[in-house]
Amino acid sequence: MGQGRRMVKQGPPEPLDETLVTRKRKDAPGQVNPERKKRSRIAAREAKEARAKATPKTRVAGKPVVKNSPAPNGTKPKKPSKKAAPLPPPDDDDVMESADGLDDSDVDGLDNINVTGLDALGSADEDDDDINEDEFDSDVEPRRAMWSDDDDDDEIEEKLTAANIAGLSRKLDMQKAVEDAEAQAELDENMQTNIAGERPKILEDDEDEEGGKPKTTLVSQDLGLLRSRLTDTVRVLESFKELGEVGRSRSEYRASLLKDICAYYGYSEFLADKLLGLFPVREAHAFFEANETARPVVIRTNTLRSHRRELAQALINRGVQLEPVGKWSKVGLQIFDAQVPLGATPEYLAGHYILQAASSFLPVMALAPQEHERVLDMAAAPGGKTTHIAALMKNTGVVFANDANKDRAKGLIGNIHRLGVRNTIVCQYSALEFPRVMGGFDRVLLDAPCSGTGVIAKDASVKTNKTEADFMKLPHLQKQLILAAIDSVDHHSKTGGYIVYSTCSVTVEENEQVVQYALNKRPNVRLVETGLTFGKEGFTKIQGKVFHPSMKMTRRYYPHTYNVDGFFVAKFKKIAITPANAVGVNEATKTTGSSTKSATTEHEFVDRTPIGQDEEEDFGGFDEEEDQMYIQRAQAKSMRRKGKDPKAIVPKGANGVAKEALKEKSENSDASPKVQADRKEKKGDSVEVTKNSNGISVKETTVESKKARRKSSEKKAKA
Ligand SMILES: C[S@@+](CC[C@H](N)C(=O)[O-])C[C@H]1O[C@@H](n2cnc3c(N)ncnc32)[C@H](O)[C@@H]1O
Repeated sequence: MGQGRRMVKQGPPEPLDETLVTRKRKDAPGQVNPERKKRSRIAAREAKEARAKATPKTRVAGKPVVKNSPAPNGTKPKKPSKKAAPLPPPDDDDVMESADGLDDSDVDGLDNINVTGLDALGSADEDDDDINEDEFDSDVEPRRAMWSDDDDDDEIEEKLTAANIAGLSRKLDMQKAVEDAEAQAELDENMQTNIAGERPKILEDDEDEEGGKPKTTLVSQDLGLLRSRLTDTVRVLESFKELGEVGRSRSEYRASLLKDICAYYGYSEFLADKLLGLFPVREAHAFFEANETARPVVIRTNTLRSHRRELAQALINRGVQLEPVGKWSKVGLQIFDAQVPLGATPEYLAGHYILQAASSFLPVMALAPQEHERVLDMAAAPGGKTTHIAALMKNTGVVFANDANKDRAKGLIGNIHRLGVRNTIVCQYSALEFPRVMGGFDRVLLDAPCSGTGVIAKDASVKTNKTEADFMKLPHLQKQLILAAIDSVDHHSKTGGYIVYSTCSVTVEENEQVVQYALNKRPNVRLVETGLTFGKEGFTKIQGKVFHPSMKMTRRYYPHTYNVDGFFVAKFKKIAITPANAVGVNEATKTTGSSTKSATTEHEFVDRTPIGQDEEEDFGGFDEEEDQMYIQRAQAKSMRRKGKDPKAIVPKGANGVAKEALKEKSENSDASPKVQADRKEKKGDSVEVTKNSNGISVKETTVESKKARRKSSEKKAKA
C-alpha cells in the first residue's frame, strides 16, 4: 500500500479535484477497454495542445504561474465566473428560513458546475459496507470502490464509463479552467510581494478622523488592486512579526482586511467581521473565496424507487455526465454536465431521485432512523430530509413531517408523493408546540430555520441582508425549538432516543451556542458522536466563549474544506425525562394555552390531548353529529343489503344524542336555513342561524345539542 493510501485512510479526507476523478478512471487497473483508452488519450492530447497554445506556463515555487504580464493596476482581475447552464427546479432547501421567513433552495441549478469532486469526502459510509477502505487512493482508485452500493459488475461499470467518455474531455477543459484560476490567484498573490522577506507597504498613511482606522481609498472598480492588497494583508497577518510594518498594529491590518473583504466580495461589514472571526486569516480568505463559486450539483437516489446504478445508467443514456458523490454516501450522484433539465427527466418525474445538496444528506445520516420507528422531522419542508428518512426506514414505521409554513408544506407533500413515501404524515404546527401536539418519538430531527451563512454561494443576498437583530432573533428561536425537540423524544425508546440538530449556517450563535444552551437547560441529554466520518470538530473555545468539551463531537462543514455547503450537525441522546420545572416547559405550553397537567404529573412534557379538539378551523373541523348520520346511513344501507330491517338500529350519536335527533337533522339537511330555523323554533330549541365564510351553511346550536356537547367534553376531560 502506498503512502498516499495510508494518508487518505488516516487523515481527514482531502478535497479531491476533478482532474483526479478523471485520472482515477483512466488509471483503474484492468478496467479500461482499449477503445475508451484511445479516445481518452486523443481527447487528453487535444486538450493539452489547446492548453499549451492558450496559456504558456512556467512554474514558480512549485505552482503554475501564467507567464503573461500581470493585469495592470486598476484593471479588473478575473473574478471567479459563473457558467450558465439549464436550471433544474429545486427539491430540497436548506438555505431556507431567515428570521423573515425567506428561503432558498439547496440546489439551484447546473450553473457553476464545480470542478472539484466530492469524492474528496471519501471515507467510510455509515451504511456503505462493501467499501474496501484500503483501496482508496486519491490517485489510483479501483472502479469498484466508486460504485459502492453495487458489487462486482465490472462490465456494466465499464459501459457506464464508456458512456461517460464525452465527459472526460470536458473534464480536461474544466481542469484547464482550474489551473488558469489557480495561476491567476498565484499571480495576484505574488504580484506585489514576491521578494522574500520584504515588508509590504499595505496600510495608507492617512487615517480617517473617526476610528483612526486605515482608509480604503480604493474604489470598488479597482478590483485588481483590492485583491492583491487583500492577499498581501492575509500574508502579513499570518507572519506579523516578520512582515508587519514597524509601528503598525495587528488590528490595523485586520481593519484593512475587513474593509477590503467588504469591498471585494460585497459583504456588510457586520457579517464579514463575524465570519472573519471564525477562522485563521488564510482560512477565512479561502472561505470568502469559496462562497464565490457554486457547489457541485448533486442528486440523491430515492431507494424506494430505484438503485443508484440503474439511475446512473438511465441518466447517462440521456447525456448526463455524473459520478458517485463519494465513498461516504451510497445514494448520491454528482452531476458534471447535463443536456437535459434534471428537474424534468422521466426518472425525476417517476421519483427516482431528488435534487439535494450533498451536505443535506448529513443530518439524516447522523439521525440514522431505523425501520419501524416513530420519527419527527420538526421543520421539514420541502422534504429533502423527510424523504431521505422515509427511504432509510424503507417506508415502515411513521414519520411526522411538520412545517410551520403552509405554502412550503405543499412542496413537502408534492415531494412525498413523487418519491413514493407512504409512511409519512404531514402536519403544520409551529414546532414550538411540540411535544404538546404529540411526543414520545424515537428520533427527532430539527433542521432549524437559520441565517444561511453556509450557503452564500447560492444566496448572495445573505451577504448584506443579515443584521445584528437576525443573529439575536434566530438563535432565540433555535434555542426554543431545540428544547421542544428534546422534550418530544422518548428517552425509553428501545432503538432510539436521539435528537439531531442541524443548520446550514456557520455562525457560533446558531450552532455551538444553541447546543450549549440545550445542554444547560436539559441535563437529561448529552452529546454523542454523529457517526459522520468527516467534518471539522465543533468549537470548544472561540472568541472568548468556552463550550462543553463534548462539543468536539459536533461537526462543521465548510465550502472551502469539503466543497459542500456550510453546515452544522449535532447529535444528542436523551437519557432521562425532562424535569417538570425545566426551562422552556412552561413557555412551550403557553403558546397553546392548554393544560400542563401531563407535564406536571408525569414529569415528562408529553401531552396526550386529542389532536384537533380545539383547532377545528385548520382542518375544516369535525362535526360528530354529522359523522354519526353518515355512519348510520351506511349501516342502514348495509342492513338493507342483507335483507334486514334498517329501523332495527337504535343509534346513539357521538354526543349521546338519540337517533330521532339525528333523523331530524337528516331531514333538515335538505331544507333551507330559514326553514330549518323555523322548524327548530317550533320545537322550542334556541337556534342560531349563521352563515359560514362562503355564505351557504347554517350553524345551529340547540339547547339539547349544547348540553350533549358539554357532557361529551367533560367525559373526555375525565378520561
Ligand atoms: C432549513 S428549512 C428545512 C429544510 C428541510 N428540513 C429539508 O431538508 O427540506 C427550515 C424550515 O423551518 C420552517 N420553520 C420556520 N419556523 C418554524 C417553526 N417555528 N416551526 C416549524 N417550522 C418552522 C420553515 O418554514 C422552513 O421550511
